[in-house]
Formats: sequence, structure tokens, C-alpha cells
Amino acid sequence: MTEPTAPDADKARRREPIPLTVITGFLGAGKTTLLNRLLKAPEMANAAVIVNEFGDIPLDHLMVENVGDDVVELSSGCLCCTVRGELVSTLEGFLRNLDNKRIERLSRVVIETTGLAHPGPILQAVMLHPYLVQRFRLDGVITLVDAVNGMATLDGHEEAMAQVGIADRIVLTKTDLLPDADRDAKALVARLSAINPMARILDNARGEATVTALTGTGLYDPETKRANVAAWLGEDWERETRHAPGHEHASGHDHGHAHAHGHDHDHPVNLHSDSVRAFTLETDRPIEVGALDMFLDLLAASHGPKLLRVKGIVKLADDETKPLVLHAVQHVFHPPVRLESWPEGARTSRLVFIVDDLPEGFVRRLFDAFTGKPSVDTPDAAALTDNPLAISGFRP
Ligand SMILES: Nc1nc2c(ncn2[C@@H]2O[C@H](COP(=O)(O)OP(=O)(O)OP(=O)(O)O)[C@@H](O)[C@H]2O)c(=O)[nH]1
Repeated sequence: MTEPTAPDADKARRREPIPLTVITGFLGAGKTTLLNRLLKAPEMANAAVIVNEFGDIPLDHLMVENVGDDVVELSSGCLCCTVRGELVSTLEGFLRNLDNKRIERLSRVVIETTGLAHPGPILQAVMLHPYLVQRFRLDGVITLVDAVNGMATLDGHEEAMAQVGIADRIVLTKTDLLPDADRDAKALVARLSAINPMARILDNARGEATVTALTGTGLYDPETKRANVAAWLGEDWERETRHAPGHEHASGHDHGHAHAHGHDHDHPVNLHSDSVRAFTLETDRPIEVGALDMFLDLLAASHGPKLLRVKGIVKLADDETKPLVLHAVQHVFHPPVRLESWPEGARTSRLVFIVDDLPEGFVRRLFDAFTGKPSVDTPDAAALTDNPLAISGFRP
């Protein structure tokens, strides 16, 4: 037998299936934080990252550090529905660049889904695609579960159940915020194991979520995974996708996020709740720290449980060159971080809200009042602090 010539060997290497890692987990579980840490590992050199956000002004790509051109932000919408086609064309584009030698190496593709994504359709989009399935190998689904909000999230959101059900690895985050992690996370760990007995559960705070633990699991069996996906989606959906790969679905009824983004497509099963909406508040005016604080306090006190996720970047009045990054996940407000400088792009304050059954108009009026936007029918910040009932809909 003759040895392959150098160009042949090069070609063969380029054609080895590329491992694909999907990082999922409910809103604010810590996906971007984990991704940033993983990307610093030498094993992740030459990895490409696809991020997807549920919100009309994406922020995640600004938060993913150190990877420059290798981060692709899919247009707003949910990866499991509106932008599934875009995911496929992005993956095809990677392969084209590799085959044309526009990129030298692609060691791995990591997809960070939105917190509201049902991972099933994402896996299906790749695994039922005749070409992608040959060139990519699903290395694993990593599902993050926030130890503080995990129980309530599993109770209230079926996407979260599906994310856990389909995981190869479950990473428990934020156990460091529990008074006694072993005791307080016990019931959650038991529940996660009951939902998915096959997935290994790793504790992020204990440093268990390493690249080694999360990659190269070698456990993936396309048939098993496909059966698993089908079980979570229901067989009808499986049949439907097989007949119409890459198509949006025509049955069912409108879903909340479709309205939020102005799309008019449907889900086959109730993948997202009707009442979940995303919207963004944006202003060019610098905001006083006190006003921002009070705005968030009032909002949390009045409608805390309805705030699934708030994240944003804020231009503060005390030093406009150093923006503040904010994260709130349900009732947990994470310590804000002050950046040394603005990331690329607009230098405006942008706050993305993902809410459940909370009118956008109310939040917007409150924000305008606190950030000094003049309005004839809305009281100013001082009046609001004295009497929050001055804004209709506010119920402390
Ligand atoms: N204390 C603590 N905070 C964490 C941990 N993991 C993430 N966070 C914080 O949780 C907040 C949300 O983290 P992200 O990484 O943005 O979460 P995400 O899942 O990417 O959020 P979405 O993309 O909006 O769904 C940030 O303030 C993080 O610093 C953890 O293990 N412990």
C-alpha cells in the first residue's frame, strides 16, 4: 500500500469530522461565563464559536472574550426555530472556508444557545442534514443549571427540562451562592439525576467543569441521541422534520417570542411559553448610578418573579468611558462589573429584558422616568421614589 502524499494527508485531516459542542442551559445559568473560561484553554485553540441570543439587540458577542473573528453571532431570534437555517449556513460556511484553505484549522465548533432554546431542533438541524452530519460529529451537549434558581426553573419552563433531558454533561453553576452547597443542592441534584440518569453532573464552583471533563466524551451514538431527542419532542415532531428538513412548522399557534421579533412562524409543540417576551431599552443619555439602582430596585420589588433575565451595558454619568455590565437572573442580581473601556460598537446603554407576562410599556416608562427622558404623562424619578404607585401597573 502506498503512503498518502502530503496533499492527500492534508485533505484527509481537513475532512476528519469536526467535534461540535452545544452549550445550553436556561436564561442566565452561566453559559457565556463558562464559554469564556473554556476558550482560554489551549485545547480550544482554533475553535469557532456560534452564539445566539433571544433579544433584539444582541450583547453576548460583546461578552465573549479573546476570540476575535471566530465568534459568529446569529441574528436575533431563537436558535431552535427562527434562525435554524442560519445555523446550518454558518456551519456550511466554516466547511467552505476550511476546504478553500481560507482557514487553516478548525479544531471544534462550540454553539452557545439562547437560554430559551429547545436543544432538540438544534441537534436535528445538524444530524438530519445529509452533508453536515458527515463533516461534524456531535461531541456533546453541555447543560448548565443554576443551583439557585434551578428548581423553580424546572417547575416553570419546559425548555429547561428538555435541556437537562438531552445533556451529556450537566454543569451545576452558582453553588457558591448557596449557604451550604452540599445540603442546599441535594434535592436539585437528585431531580437532575432522575430526569437524566446518564449525564454526569459537575460542580462549577468546585472546578469540575474542565475542558477535559466537557469534551471528547466519546459517548455519542447518533441513534441513541436521536431517540432521546425524539422522546423529548414527541414523535410527531420527529416525523415532521424528517419530511421537511430545515422548514419552519405550519401547525400550532403563535408564540410570544415570534411577536417579540416580528416573525410569524409557529412551533410544533409548545416550545416557548406564550407570555415570554424580549425587548431592549436603549439610551444615549448617561445614567446616574443612584437612578439605575432605584430603577432596578423598584422593578425587582414590584415584578421580580416576572423578570426572567436582565442583562445590559450601561453608560454611567460618573465616568462615561467605563461602562457597567449588569446581570440579573430571576430574583438574583449578580454583582455588576465595571469595564475598563467600551467593547466595539455603539457606546450607548442597552438593557435587554426577557420577561414573563410583564408589559414592556410599563418597564419602558419606569426607565424613561429614571433616566430623565421628558414625558408629559410620566412622573419624574423623585416623584416615583416617593410614590411608586404614580406609574400605573406598579404594585409593590
Ligand atoms: N456566583 C456565581 N455567578 C455566576 C456563576 N456562573 C455565572 N455567574 C454569573 O451569572 C450571571 C449570568 O452569567 P452568563 O454567563 O451571562 O449567563 P448566560 O447563561 O450566558 O446568560 P443568557 O445568555 O442570558 O442566557 C453573570 O453575572 C455571571 O457572572 C457561578 O458559578 N457563580
